[in-house]
Amino acid sequence: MKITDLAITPIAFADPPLLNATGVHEPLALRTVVQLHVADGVVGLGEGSGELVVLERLARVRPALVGQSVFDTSAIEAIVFAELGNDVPPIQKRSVFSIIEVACLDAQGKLLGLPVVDLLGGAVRQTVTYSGYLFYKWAGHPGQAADEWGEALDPAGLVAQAARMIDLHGFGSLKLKGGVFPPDQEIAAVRALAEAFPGIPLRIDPNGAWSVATSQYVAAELAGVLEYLEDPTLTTPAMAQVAAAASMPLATNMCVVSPETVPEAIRLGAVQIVLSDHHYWGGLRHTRELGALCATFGLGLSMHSNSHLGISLAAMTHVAAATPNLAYACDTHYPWNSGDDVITVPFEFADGALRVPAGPGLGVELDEAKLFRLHRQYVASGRTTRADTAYLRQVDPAYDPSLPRF
Ligand SMILES: O=C([O-])C(=O)C[C@H](O)[C@@H](O)C(=O)[O-]
Ligand SMILES: [Mg+2]
Repeated sequence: MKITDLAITPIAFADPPLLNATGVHEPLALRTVVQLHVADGVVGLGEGSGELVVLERLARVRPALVGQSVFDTSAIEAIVFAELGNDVPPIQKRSVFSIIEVACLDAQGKLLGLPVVDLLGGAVRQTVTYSGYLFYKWAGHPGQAADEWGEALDPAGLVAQAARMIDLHGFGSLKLKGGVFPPDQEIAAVRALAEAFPGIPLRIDPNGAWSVATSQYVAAELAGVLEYLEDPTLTTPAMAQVAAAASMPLATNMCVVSPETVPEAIRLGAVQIVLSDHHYWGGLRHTRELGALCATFGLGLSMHSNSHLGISLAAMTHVAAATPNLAYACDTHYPWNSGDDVITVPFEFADGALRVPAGPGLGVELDEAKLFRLHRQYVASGRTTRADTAYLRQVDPAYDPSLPRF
């Protein structure tokens, strides 16, 4: 079953003004959708970063994919690595390969009449649990009316946002994107969430915005309140210093990001939970291997997300269903998309979870009209990269995103 072509389509979809440690989300989030054509009219779908550099790299490997067997993902991985050459770091090669690997697995499943989860070893669970991802946010983008979520710049605003998330999607755990306001304000917000939603596991992730001393202070203040503390500070040695004093587990999607970064983290005892992400770890099979690695070393496993649409969510759900030790509710930005998607039937969470799509393949169908509309939106935007800092500086020219901020 030979690959005959790879169509690469950049898209842009509406995104609310979500604040983080480096700025604020722009009105449009960028993604790339690929359609991997194989013989007999079968098309595999993949989704990943919409950064221009990723589009260019996909285009660079495209000619070498033609003629390869869609079942030979090991050869395809080697081709991607060879075509991108030594000037592209392995982690960036993996993010290109991940988009293609998911498309290969989707096509394989369609050819075999099997869901992707079966190609990953089979489902160890039929539903995958997600957490409600809370953000500090402005009421609306500058110059625009308030969106349906409204403003969340203090504990009361976040509690209202969490209530809406839970009401709409039934989430049973919550993560707050921190690193935005001085730590005492964020501690107060977590405490307010704990009080408003007793028993619901809580996480906070300031994306390395805190110094070691600040991280240790927050860890002490939130002892007994957090399920885990995610990336309080940058670098593995600094995380190890925090971990040594913290009562709760430390989680990361910033210091353990590739096989190369695992040994130091284990040697130093820097993290207790790794947030997998197939977009960075080189696809679904390598993500499952990461699960095995974590099990070997007694590390917990959770899942990271960035702004994404339904093809990615389907892939995340298949791999999560096939990974035995993925014991934590996974992150997802999907509820922030206001229904924008490229698949015919957008996902709906029930009790904060998704059933594993029945397949074949990923079990989602591309809506060509929606893809075209979001591609037109991408072209019209003139955007080619994510620029949270520059966008915030349009409102606050003095904004300094240097980390640690606090
Ligand atoms: O867990 C994380 O680090 C993220 O979700 C990274 C994202 O880029 C998040 O900070 C965002 O969407 O602003
Ligand atoms: Mg994180």
